[in-house]
Amino acid sequence: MIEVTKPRAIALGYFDGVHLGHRALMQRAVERAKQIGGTSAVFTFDVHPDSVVMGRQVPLLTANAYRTEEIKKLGGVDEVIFGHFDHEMQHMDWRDFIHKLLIGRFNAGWIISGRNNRFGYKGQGNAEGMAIECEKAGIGYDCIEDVKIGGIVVSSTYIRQLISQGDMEGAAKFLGHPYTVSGIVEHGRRVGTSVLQVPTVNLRLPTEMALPPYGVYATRVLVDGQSYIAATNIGVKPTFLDGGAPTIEPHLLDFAGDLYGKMIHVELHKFLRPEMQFESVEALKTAIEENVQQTRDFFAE
Ligand SMILES: Cc1cc2nc3c(=O)[nH]c(=O)nc-3n(C[C@H](O)[C@H](O)[C@H](O)COP(=O)(O)O)c2cc1C
Ligand SMILES: Nc1ncnc2c1ncn2[C@@H]1O[C@H](COP(=O)(O)OP(=O)(O)OP(=O)(O)O)[C@@H](O)[C@H]1O
Repeated sequence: MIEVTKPRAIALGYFDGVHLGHRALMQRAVERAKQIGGTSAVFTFDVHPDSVVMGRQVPLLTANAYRTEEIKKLGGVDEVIFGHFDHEMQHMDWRDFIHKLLIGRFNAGWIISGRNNRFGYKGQGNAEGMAIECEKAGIGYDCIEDVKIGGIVVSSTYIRQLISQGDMEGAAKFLGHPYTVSGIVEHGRRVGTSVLQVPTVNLRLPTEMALPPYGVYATRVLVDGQSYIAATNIGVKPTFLDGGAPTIEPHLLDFAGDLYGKMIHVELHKFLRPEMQFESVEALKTAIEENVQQTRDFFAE
């Protein structure tokens, strides 16, 4: 239970993917919360500001349904606050954002943001302005310097690019964890079990998420506190179907049983090959057997 009277140490940003830069901010928020005898929080928005401001959908690294859970789990903060990003929020003066919203409404006792963070109408608020206003209000402020890997600044935008190229190892390096797609297992058409004799669990890809290239991946599936390696196809199964929504279909290597209706998390570790339209079911089966071996080899290393 969080006491509302306590001051909050609040980290600012969208936190999509919860990458290593985000974690540096949240770690500081946790430290500052202890120091001020308060609680740690992230202030984010319910929709990505770019999707409202620029009118284009941003493919997300964290599905909406799991944002709170992911941010809390990876960042260790007590609370995730979702501001509603609407016309009013978009037009809020940056000083009002600090004084009225963060301090007035959410009792900020310390604010933490990155060097490149912009906020308020037309992104007119920045780290320098934040430092001045926090000092005036008598609260603390930390500007976190850019976290970089190999000279490249860690950012959600850069990680989205890596994922769109199928570079799952690169994405994991910048995220600090494997790119993961989660969902509830649905029924497939049962071709996997009957014709192919390769049982798979079917997940629909959340439409808001960043889509890696259609193809086969070496993956790890987490379910009911257990972890299984799996060869996973992402795509539209062109050998069997014409079009349709893409699915993600893990074939768990050392598991027999029914996962229908369960929540599973699929960690995408390595792109193995593009999805293809095979001449025959036999040819597809041979390719899958090779992918199974590649998956075993990958995780044995
Ligand atoms: C490791 C793996 C690789 C696959 N590769 C392909 C592929 O390249 N092309 C394709 O059409 N389907 C591919 N599939 C998907 C199968 O076609 C799919 O599992 C089958 O159609 C069963 O669908 P169902 O679960 O809806 O019954 C692959 C499946 C697995 C597990
Ligand atoms: N590499 C980083 N090092 C330190 N702080 C960062 C880093 N990346 C982002 N931040 C900060 O973390 C907070 C969350 O930022 P946000 O989620 O908007 O990040 P982003 O990854 O830079 O996103 P985008 O790529 O869409 O700009 C912001 O205050 C931002 O300045």
